[in-house]
Amino acid sequence: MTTPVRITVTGAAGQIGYALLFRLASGEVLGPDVPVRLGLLEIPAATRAAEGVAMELDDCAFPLLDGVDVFDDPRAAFDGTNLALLVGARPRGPGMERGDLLAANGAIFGPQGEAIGAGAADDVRVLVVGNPANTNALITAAHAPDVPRDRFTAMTRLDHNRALTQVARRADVPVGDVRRVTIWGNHSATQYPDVFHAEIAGRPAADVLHVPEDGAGWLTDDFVPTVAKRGAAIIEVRGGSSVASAANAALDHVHDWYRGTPEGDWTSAGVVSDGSYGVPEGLVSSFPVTARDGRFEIVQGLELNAFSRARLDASVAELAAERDTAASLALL
Ligand SMILES: NC(=O)C1=CN([C@@H]2O[C@H](COP(=O)(O)OP(=O)(O)OC[C@H]3O[C@@H](n4cnc5c(N)ncnc54)[C@H](O)[C@@H]3O)[C@@H](O)[C@H]2O)C=CC1
Ligand SMILES: O=C([O-])CC(=O)C(=O)O
Repeated sequence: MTTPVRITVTGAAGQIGYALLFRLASGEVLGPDVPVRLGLLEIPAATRAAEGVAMELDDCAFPLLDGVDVFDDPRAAFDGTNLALLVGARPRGPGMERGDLLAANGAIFGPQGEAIGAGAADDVRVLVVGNPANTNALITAAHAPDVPRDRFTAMTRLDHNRALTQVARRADVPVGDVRRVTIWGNHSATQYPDVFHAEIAGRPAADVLHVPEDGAGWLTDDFVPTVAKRGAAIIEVRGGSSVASAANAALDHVHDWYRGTPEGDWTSAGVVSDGSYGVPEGLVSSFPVTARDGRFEIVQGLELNAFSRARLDASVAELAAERDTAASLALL
């Protein structure tokens, strides 16, 4: 058997953890010939529940599952890890914005970043799911200065998938006909889901959907708020924050990171900005990205009209404010 990929999942006894671990072990994400070893990191009060999850993983007899280890210590959990899925954090409740979680959750990510920097494998890749995901990823990266910046990502794939479905519904086409939508900025209510470069069955989405350059009508009144506030809508209707769709998006993100985005298409991910599209270097912002050979690259050269520019700038201003709040809380 080839050497297993070591995957550490934090918050492994939580809801999203439960929805993603079994699929990671099944082979559907990294591939049918890639063995995995799972590390489940939890707070001490939840390690017993994590042991229960480990027992259930055993009971699936997944041929690709090399083993499961439960940890309550980040140093031990991230030792030698190739892939770190940082899910463990409090979800928001009704009436909260994700940024309100910074004070409660931010302190989780510094020690985890340090542990990743201290002991993870040289090829470690990190996906932060716990909210506020972009700024938590910034905190994690800041505590692991020797790990290359392109290994730290935040999840905006759920927003991306939501946008695909909204466009497909509007155009009355199968979701597979929609390509090249983009989520820009923060995983928050200020995010900007962009259809100006999207295609529907090969045609410009803005033409098919009759979207004017100034975004008036459906784009401004319906599409952008529906996608940007979908998390809050799920909390209201389901009575709890997204779980299965969030786990699915995390697995889509990991799948594409390791195995590549389809030719001619791109996805969205929060990555450490290199200054592209005027987003200040170092902020973790969502961009259109392709993945090749295990690396995300920001899609370059897209024209942003005045409407898109203003929306992106507003979301980036929020990211800068979250970074400043994190600094004032001594999280950076
Ligand atoms: N980026 C995105 O698109 C999305 C992000 N989320 C976020 O994901 C996070 C997790 O959500 P759920 O699984 O529903 O929450 P949950 O409350 O069911 O599970 C969270 C788990 O994290 C554990 N945990 C807390 N502190 C920890 C630490 N320091 N180390 C390891 N584990 C720790 C808890 O014990 C708990 O088991 C939330 O912050 C939520 O807002 C949720 C949906 C989408
Ligand atoms: O909205 C929330 O708090 C959970 C989340 O991030 C999402 O569903 O996008």
